[in-house]
Amino acid sequence: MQTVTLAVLGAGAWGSALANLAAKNGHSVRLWSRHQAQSLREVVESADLIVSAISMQGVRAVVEQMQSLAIAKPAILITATKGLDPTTTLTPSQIWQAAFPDHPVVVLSGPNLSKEIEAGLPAATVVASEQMVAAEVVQAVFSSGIFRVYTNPDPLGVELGGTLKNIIAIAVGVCDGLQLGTNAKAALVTRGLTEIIRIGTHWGAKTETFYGLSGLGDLLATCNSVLSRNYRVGYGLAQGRTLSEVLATLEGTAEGINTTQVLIQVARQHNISIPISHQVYRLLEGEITPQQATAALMLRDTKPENNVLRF
Ligand SMILES: NC(=O)C1=CN([C@@H]2O[C@H](COP(=O)(O)OP(=O)(O)OC[C@H]3O[C@@H](n4cnc5c(N)ncnc54)[C@H](OP(=O)(O)O)[C@@H]3O)[C@@H](O)[C@H]2O)C=CC1
Ligand SMILES: O=C(CO)COP(=O)(O)O
Repeated sequence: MQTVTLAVLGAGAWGSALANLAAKNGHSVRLWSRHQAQSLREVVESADLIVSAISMQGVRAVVEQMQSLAIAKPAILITATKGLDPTTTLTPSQIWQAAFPDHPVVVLSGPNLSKEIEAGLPAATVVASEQMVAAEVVQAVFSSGIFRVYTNPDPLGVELGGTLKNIIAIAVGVCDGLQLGTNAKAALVTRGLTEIIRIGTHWGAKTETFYGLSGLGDLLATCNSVLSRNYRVGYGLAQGRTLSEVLATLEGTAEGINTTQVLIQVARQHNISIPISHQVYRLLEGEITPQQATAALMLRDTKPENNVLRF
């Protein structure tokens, strides 16, 4: 394809990896961090694509800064953040779309541990949008021999798959940290997926999306790798460390901590059963030990294996 100009916002682990993928494909890439001399205005000026890889806590601030700039042409906005806004419970793409109603918004999410991608190992991802033409442009920009990009018409499902799996990754980190075995881990991932589908479909996403790369795929990646910060949070808690102690040595952002808080609010408001996320919440709040969380899950009322319905 012809080369384009990208502005990548957020020079953290994921922003840098995405910038490198696009640059290797011959595109002109400008990477923005709030600590650098080049202004946001200069970086986004005349960009064809603007990629946000800002962690959730900074999304609103960056969106507001962007609104104060006149973006001349209808650049495609791509969000790669895996989080939920604590104040409104909105997803990052919903925040971007509300702020820029005339711009196409594309969600990029999948099993994409940035260190593996930076090492040149093969990976696949999903770009999802209500505007399929925009998703196809993003697909062409990032596709390469090491990065296979699929399009998907369910941006909410793709975004929630990548976001909600972080909570299950914390739970699985606990499971591995306590050495509970492979059967327990398989149960947790499978019932975790059920929980993600239950809440995601309530939100309006499509069930089948969660069986794809951004749901099941990202669960498999983050629940099986010490490269996952969310997994490492759970693992550290299982070793008896406090959350502050774990975070003090964690490189980068573990979005699952904030996402758990937001998800619990949503589930309470709508009376949706999310037992694994609930135990992760109580553990993160310091209300229970990892052993008590395990017992609470195992000793719930017996029931049929209901994979999708609310209870
Ligand atoms: N790393 C990975 O493997 C993947 C990460 N993601 C998702 O991408 C997002 C970013 O993750 P990652 O890059 O790993 O995290 P990092 O912690 O490495 O980077 C976070 C980035 O967000 C920026 N940021 C945070 N707050 C603000 C703010 N108020 N204003 C401007 N910039 C801000 C940081 O800037 P500064 O450096 O100045 O603090 C930094 O560039 C997360 O939502 C994560 O879940 C998705 C797929 C893979
Ligand atoms: O989302 C990721 C991989 O797809 C990164 O996972 P962590 O944020 O847990 O490191």
